Amino acid sequence: MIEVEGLCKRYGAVAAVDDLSFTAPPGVVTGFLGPNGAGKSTTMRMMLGLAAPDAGRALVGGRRYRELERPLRQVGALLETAAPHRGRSGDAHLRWLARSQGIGVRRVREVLELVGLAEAGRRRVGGYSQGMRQRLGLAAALLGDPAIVVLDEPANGLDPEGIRWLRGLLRGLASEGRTVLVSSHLIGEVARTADRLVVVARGRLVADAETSEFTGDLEDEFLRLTGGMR
Ligand SMILES: Nc1ncnc2c1ncn2[C@@H]1O[C@H](COP(=O)(O)OP(=O)(O)OP(=O)(O)O)[C@@H](O)[C@H]1O
Repeated sequence: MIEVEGLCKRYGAVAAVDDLSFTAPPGVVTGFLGPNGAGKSTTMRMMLGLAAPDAGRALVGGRRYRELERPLRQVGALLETAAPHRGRSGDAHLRWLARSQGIGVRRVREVLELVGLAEAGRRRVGGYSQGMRQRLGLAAALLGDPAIVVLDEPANGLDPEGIRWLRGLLRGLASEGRTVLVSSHLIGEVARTADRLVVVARGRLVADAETSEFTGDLEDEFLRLTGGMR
């Protein structure tokens, strides 16, 4: 479970996140939607202890991220900024991460296979395509077999086959009872995967509902909610 309560974050004159509250329950995929600059990444960074809220709190599994012991075992995250060393192989990168969190090296093989990098894992990350780097980021997120998964724009860089694969992966994670929160600025894509949609615009919550409650043209609805259509 992820609980966001009255979360606020300002950068100078910009209210990046403005009194935001929502929950992401276990066992379902929650889509976190909003146009560019709506505050999705900032919210996720606060969930992961990478930015300090000005007010409010974000709890992962009932606690603040910074209070978690061996956090990779409880919360797996994919952020846009996380970039592994280009000279390392994917396998070496994951082994280094696993060691830092007391995770057995056998799990590295498992996650590389899970994301379709069993062969490519031995190659240097510098030679990876954008989609392969995204898959490696997903492998890192899943390394600790976490109950909570926070993914910022995971479909970025994936081709249509990769996007279909990602959909299955996310659904599988949710069906295992995990909490899955996935951000996107593309409602059409995320609505195909997510059971619930949390929509933000200018840092504020504008919708929080089951995906099935969004009727009609999803794109029109998204633009209406986020102020993109006048
Ligand atoms: N470190 C920072 N310093 C200054 N302003 C920031 C910083 N991080 C975010 N912002 C601003 O806060 C607002 C929200 O940004 P954020 O990256 O959270 O949005 P987003 O919904 O993730 O957008 P995108 O889909 O483009 O990634 C934007 O106006 C952004 O410019």
